[in-house]
Amino acid sequence: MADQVQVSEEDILLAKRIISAAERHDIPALKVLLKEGSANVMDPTATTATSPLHAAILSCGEAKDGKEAGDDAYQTVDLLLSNGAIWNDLNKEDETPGCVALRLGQRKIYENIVEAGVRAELLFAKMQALGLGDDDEEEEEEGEEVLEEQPAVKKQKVDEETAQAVTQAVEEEILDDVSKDNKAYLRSQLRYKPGILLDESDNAVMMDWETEIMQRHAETLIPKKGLKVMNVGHGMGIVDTAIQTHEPAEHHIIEGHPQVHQRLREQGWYDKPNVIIHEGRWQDILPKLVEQGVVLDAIYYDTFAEDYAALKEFFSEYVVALLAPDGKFGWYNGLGADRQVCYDVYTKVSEIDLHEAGFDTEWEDIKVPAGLHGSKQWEGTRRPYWTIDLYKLPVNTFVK
Ligand SMILES: C[S@@+](CC[C@H](N)C(=O)[O-])C[C@H]1O[C@@H](n2cnc3c(N)ncnc32)[C@H](O)[C@@H]1O
Repeated sequence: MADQVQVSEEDILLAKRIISAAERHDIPALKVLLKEGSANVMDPTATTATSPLHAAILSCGEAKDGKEAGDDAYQTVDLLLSNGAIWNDLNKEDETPGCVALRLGQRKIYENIVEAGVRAELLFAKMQALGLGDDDEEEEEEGEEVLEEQPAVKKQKVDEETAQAVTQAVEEEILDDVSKDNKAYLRSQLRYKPGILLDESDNAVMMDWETEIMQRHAETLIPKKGLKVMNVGHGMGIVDTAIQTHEPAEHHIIEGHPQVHQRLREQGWYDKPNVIIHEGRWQDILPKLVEQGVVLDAIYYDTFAEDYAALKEFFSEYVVALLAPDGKFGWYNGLGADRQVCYDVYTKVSEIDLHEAGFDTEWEDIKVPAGLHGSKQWEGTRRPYWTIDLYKLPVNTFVK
């Protein structure tokens, strides 16, 4: 959400003019106004706070009979995006500009926003990697784990008192929600219930509606018997059970949570032939396997309380080192699955990063079970982590 700042009468007037020009798709007026003001202004006096980007899309109305808004609307959106409009800014209705475009059936504008989101996230990640433009860098280093990706929010100068309050809020949120920090999650209490695994903060770590997805992952990664396979993250054991049906020569399981080790023990996984359990975080286990020269035919990754940066580290540092030249790599594609536009952006970002790391990606669409949305399924959980219709299952192989 754009930062709320104290604004003068003059600023409010300028905000109103920018939003109105965006709404009318008046490109010449917008070009002039954007020199004086920001593409992310919000009118604090408006009852339904909306950014210029939201306004430009909302005024297109619903696409009827496949007829979408004209070029002026598309170019207005383009102009705002190229002037720094935030692709995932939220309005008061908790919608991003992409959510609005999708709801109205404005596909061309939606695709434009997805592309902008991909560019913004790639740039943001590059800047973080270079240690640029990140005021929280020191905190992250001291505070062990990086939080989930933050949107490319507008930065503003904050005084020391405000900065302390923000730090405190972040720390409190970590305590309140263990899924925000991988090590905190791994120390927390888990609860196995029928069909669901919950963490201490009532987040659903794994649910059995994902069984078909897990089985398909195993099938797409393991084309024949006798292969060397590794799964990272045991959870409810659904994917490991599916892997077993393909009779691997070696079945490595990396798992970091002590209660999951206990569960593995109770269910006899330690005694299964060819199963090798590595207790610990993959970050600690994998460097040793690389050193030992382990080579695998299939690798699957599905952890919890880790962000996209962790997945990227996983494939660009370790899968490249451990996977056989004709091996296959799969991962649970659930990032941003509570908002279609975020899911689409992260699916594309991962494909680009995977390509850079040397992989081709093929996607298979799987329909999630009907009735998953808003159903009883989520009762007792902190929030639904899945609200969209299609799971995009990735299969990665080395570029030939
Ligand atoms: C979503 S569950 C995996 C579900 C699994 N695919 C299944 O079919 O049931 C994630 C698992 O990853 C484990 N995990 C989380 N972070 C980890 C890490 N850094 N290293 C190893 N295991 C981790 C969790 O304890 C949990 O068991």
